Amino acid sequence: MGKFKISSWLNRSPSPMSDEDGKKQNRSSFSGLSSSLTSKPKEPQSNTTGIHTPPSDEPERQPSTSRMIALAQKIAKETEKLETYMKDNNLPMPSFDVDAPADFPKLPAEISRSRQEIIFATRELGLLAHGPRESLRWGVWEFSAKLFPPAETITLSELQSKTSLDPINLARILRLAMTKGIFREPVPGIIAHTAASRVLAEDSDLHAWVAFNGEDIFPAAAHVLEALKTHPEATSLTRAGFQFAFGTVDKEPMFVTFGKDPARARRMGKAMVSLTGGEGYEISYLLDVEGGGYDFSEIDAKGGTFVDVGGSHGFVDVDLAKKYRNMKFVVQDTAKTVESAPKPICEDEQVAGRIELMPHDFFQEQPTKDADVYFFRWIMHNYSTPYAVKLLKNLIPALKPGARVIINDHCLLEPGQENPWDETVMRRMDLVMLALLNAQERTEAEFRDLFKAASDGFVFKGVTRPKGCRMSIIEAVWRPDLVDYGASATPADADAAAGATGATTAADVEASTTNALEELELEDQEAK
Ligand SMILES: C[S@@+](CC[C@H](N)C(=O)[O-])C[C@H]1O[C@@H](n2cnc3c(N)ncnc32)[C@H](O)[C@@H]1O
Repeated sequence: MGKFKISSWLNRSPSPMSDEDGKKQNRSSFSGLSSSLTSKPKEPQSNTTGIHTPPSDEPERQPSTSRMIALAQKIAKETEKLETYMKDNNLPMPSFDVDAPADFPKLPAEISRSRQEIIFATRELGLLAHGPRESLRWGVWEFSAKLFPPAETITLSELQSKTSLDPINLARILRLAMTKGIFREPVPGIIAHTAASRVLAEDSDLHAWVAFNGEDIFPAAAHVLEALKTHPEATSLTRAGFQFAFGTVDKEPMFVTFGKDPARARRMGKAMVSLTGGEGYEISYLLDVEGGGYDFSEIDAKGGTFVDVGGSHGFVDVDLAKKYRNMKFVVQDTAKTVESAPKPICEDEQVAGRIELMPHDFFQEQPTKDADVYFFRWIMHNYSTPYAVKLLKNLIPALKPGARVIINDHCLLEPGQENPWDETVMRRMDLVMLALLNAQERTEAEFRDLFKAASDGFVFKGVTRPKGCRMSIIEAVWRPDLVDYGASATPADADAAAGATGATTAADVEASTTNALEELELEDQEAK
């Protein structure tokens, strides 16, 4: 097939429509979006590099507040027109109900135009309301945002010379991105940054998040169905979509694959920084007692010990130690992670002096005995139930009565109970965990079951969530003295009795997950 010249393509008129109404409708429908996401064509000033500086008299952008209000008003006005027409003509209203019509009926041109305006104005308002970083984080696309400076423009052909893509395919990708407000084309063939593409160029952690999604998560997600069809139980770390995508089924978990490829591991690390640094995930939520954070003052008063299991470089502990001046902290992570932690961990000696970094594999028995708190942040959601139960069981030999186990993770509400954006983010994360690790986000009942499966000695205290935070605080207390085994002589007997009533028990979990536990043993051997 012969290639057509990009210039001819650029100069093509928009999609042809035969009747006059159609033409009007087409132009009018796109007007809202184009006026904000692109600016009026202006001749750029070129320099010898082919990179163009936008003309100084580029039209002033409207401040986003007035644009947002204008869009909201347009949405209200056009929605009213559409609804009035539907009501007057006794047509069914659009809804999410299962029996709602799948398509709109044929509408007169004017009403059809209103519908298009609603669609595009809503999309644009959504992009503005999310802001560039959030839109990008969750609407990931692969771009070449770093290839030219934010204040400048570049010709499509110059941009092409900086990538391995041919001009046609580069233009195709860019123009799709432009529909999401990423890059714009002020004059045909000249590409300029938008707020979103600038953030991509300037925020290397966000860039890593986008690349991690494009190159690791998307291939894994594309193989989830294959993984689920082959292994419906979806508990094994070596049988997730990730392994089917990268040819490592029954060979190694994702973290082992990444361990062999430092650049890929670094990229994931940066992606996690971007994700967990985002709005709704700040550590300040945990610290802000008035706002629903956790109050450690009782433990602080007695100089108690806080163990951060899988605590990375201990940044949570540094923040806690700054607030609570008597508590001691033990940060446990893999030997490699512990070695790479900043030294000193904090400039404030009073803080640094109370934080110990300790290499520890959390699939082994907990070595720090009699601590007051064992804390798991962003850990449990990385594991399917058999693994998560094992993590809790590994604590038991170290626990003193009254010891608190605190999990800091998403906690899923019933469908529709969350605000729609947070629900989307959490449920996406749930499926990302499935694709990469056969892991999951959990509901309160599922957290309760985890503790119950680990031991009846855990008394589940419940779930709290700081206002505005996406992460919840899930707590249980170790009270083996309160366990009532009834007529049964031992916890195992009690488990058996509970099984007879249909309750989930540790024995049930273990029996149904032999493969996952065998895998754990395999990893133990590999670690040794
Ligand atoms: C998602 S990160 C969470 C880090 C930290 N808790 C936070 O809140 O950001 C998971 C952490 O678990 C650590 N990890 C993974 N496998 C581990 C193991 N077997 N034993 C101890 N730590 C492990 C990783 O090195 C990483 O620091």
